Amino acid sequence: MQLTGKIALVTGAARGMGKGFAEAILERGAKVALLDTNESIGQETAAAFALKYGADMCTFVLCDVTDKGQLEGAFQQVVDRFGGLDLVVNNAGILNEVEWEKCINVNLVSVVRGCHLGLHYMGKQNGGKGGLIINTASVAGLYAFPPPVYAATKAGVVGLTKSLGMDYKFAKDGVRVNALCPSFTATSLLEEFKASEEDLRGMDDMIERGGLLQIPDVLKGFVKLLDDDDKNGAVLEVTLQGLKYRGYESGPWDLE
Ligand SMILES: NC(=O)C1=CN([C@@H]2O[C@H](COP(=O)(O)OP(=O)(O)OC[C@H]3O[C@@H](n4cnc5c(N)ncnc54)[C@H](O)[C@@H]3O)[C@@H](O)[C@H]2O)C=CC1
Ligand SMILES: CCCCCC(=O)/C=C/C=C\C=C\C=C\[C@@H](O)[C@@H](O)CCCC(=O)O
Repeated sequence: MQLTGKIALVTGAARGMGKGFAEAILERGAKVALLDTNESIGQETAAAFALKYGADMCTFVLCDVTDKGQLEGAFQQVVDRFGGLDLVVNNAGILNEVEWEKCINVNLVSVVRGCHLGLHYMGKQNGGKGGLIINTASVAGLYAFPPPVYAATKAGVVGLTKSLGMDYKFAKDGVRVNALCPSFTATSLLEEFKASEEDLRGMDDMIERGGLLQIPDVLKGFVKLLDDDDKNGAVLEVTLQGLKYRGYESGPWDLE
């Protein structure tokens, strides 16, 4: 996607991957709204971006993505302020197997809503110009991963993305929908998750074998999804072995 002059919205953008995604978008000349529940860090991040890229290029919107009204209001606020919407990054996520319903609400329910809102504002059938939605899933949605509810939410995001990315839907709405599936990445998520001791040991073993990504590694995958204009319903894995689009497995129901 040619981002110069475009308008983007990133959830969970105060820190971590979302902050990196927002900066990658700013570097390409688009305006970005940072949505996050963490007001202090979010305002700090937005101020730093405004200093670097221009005060009119970035804004922070306090938003708990699990609150339907707040998320709808945030999208409307961004469209009112910047005059449109071209790119939505549904990135906010937590790993919390204790408050597992909250994990489902943040990681899956809010991503469904974020996709619906993106389609509402960008969809050609609604008078929009078309656009791009990138959902942050995880390799936890593709392979066996110890925390079960977190894994289920990420598998849900992968399924949601593949469905919304079907050709006949793009023909109607002109919005491409793709998923980014990073492996373990050194962010605050690793420090703040709540999982059982046995799941923690399982993850430790996996990190020992599979290694730990740094945010710049994940940004390579994000930028690839920004640049690959022919991809829709695509799932891009990011591991220390590099970037890999998941195979397009076909079934008896697929067109030749
Ligand atoms: N760190 C890792 O190993 C991996 C993370 N992911 C996914 O990447 C995404 C970003 O996570 P990280 O950058 O690692 O974590 P992070 O904890 O550094 O960033 C997550 C951001 O989301 C925000 N957030 C959390 N709940 C929210 C809510 N209800 N409303 C609005 N904002 C909320 C947090 O305040 C934070 O700024 C998540 O979806 C996560 O599941 C995927 C694969 C690996
Ligand atoms: C193969 C599936 C990978 C999926 C990764 C993902 O989506 C989220 C992972 C979130 C948390 C992982 C926590 C792991 C914790 C412990 O292994 C801890 O020792 C990690 C220490 C990290 C560091 O040294 O900074």
